[in-house]
Amino acid sequence: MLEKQTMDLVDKGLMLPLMEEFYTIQGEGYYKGTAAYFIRVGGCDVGCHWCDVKESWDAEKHPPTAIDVIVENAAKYSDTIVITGGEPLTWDMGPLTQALKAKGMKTHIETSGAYTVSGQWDWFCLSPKKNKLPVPAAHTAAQELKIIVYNKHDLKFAEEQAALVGKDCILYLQPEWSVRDKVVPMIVDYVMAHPKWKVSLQTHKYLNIP
Ligand SMILES: C[S@@+](CC[C@H](N)C(=O)[O-])C[C@H]1O[C@@H](n2cnc3c(N)ncnc32)[C@H](O)[C@@H]1O
Ligand SMILES: Nc1nc2[nH]cc(C(=O)O)c2c(=O)[nH]1
Ligand code: SF4
Ligand SMILES: [Mg+2]
Repeated sequence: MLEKQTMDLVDKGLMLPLMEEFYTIQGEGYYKGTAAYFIRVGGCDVGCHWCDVKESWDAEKHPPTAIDVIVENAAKYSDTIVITGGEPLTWDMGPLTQALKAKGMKTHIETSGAYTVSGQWDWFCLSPKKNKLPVPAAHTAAQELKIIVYNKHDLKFAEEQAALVGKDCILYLQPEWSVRDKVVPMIVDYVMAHPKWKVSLQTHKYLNIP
């Protein structure tokens, strides 16, 4: 159990359970290929069976960390900061994003959109999940929609989600990593038949970088 004072600071978004931070290349989606500093916040209740960071789920396993410390560190590495998790919108992202932007950094989020949208974002990547659908504000905020394709039904889900985002939102289909050999041909055929979609690959996994 955390102390009450720490819990209050986490509630206010002034401390966050920090799983890891790393400077790497954004592997996925619109900013693929761009150097960025990643902040991975612990805690997620969405429960995707194929999630590639299940160690992030239990917030209590990750130390509550003052956002000032996180921001000071991030500023040393990059002016493009990707906040991911876990599910970052589990927490109030207002104070962290405000502090990053005050230092001139660009804030990007990777989110399922399942919880209240908080924070100020320069780039909002929405990756909806069937078991906990995005809130309407997440569809409105999405600049990039990234659907993970595990089976054929995910293409139907992709179209349902695409109908809910703005007209300028960029649409991606990304293979679920463990079944990539099976689903890549399906995605390729689908994108050629429905060219409003683009392919997104987890290129960092091919490059063997974090
Ligand atoms: C680990 S999640 C963390 C952020 C947030 N919880 C979310 O799901 O968007 C980061 C990104 O990785 C994607 N992802 C997670 N596991 C994956 C897998 N096995 N194959 C492909 N993409 C995956 C998610 O859909 C999301 O776009
Ligand atoms: N290089 C790299 N790019 C990524 N894009 C989204 C990621 C994530 O886990 O949110 C991720 C990640 O874990 N590593
Ligand atoms: S929402 Fe994101 S972090 Fe949570 S289980 Fe799904 S992929 Fe993993
Ligand atoms: Mg990842």
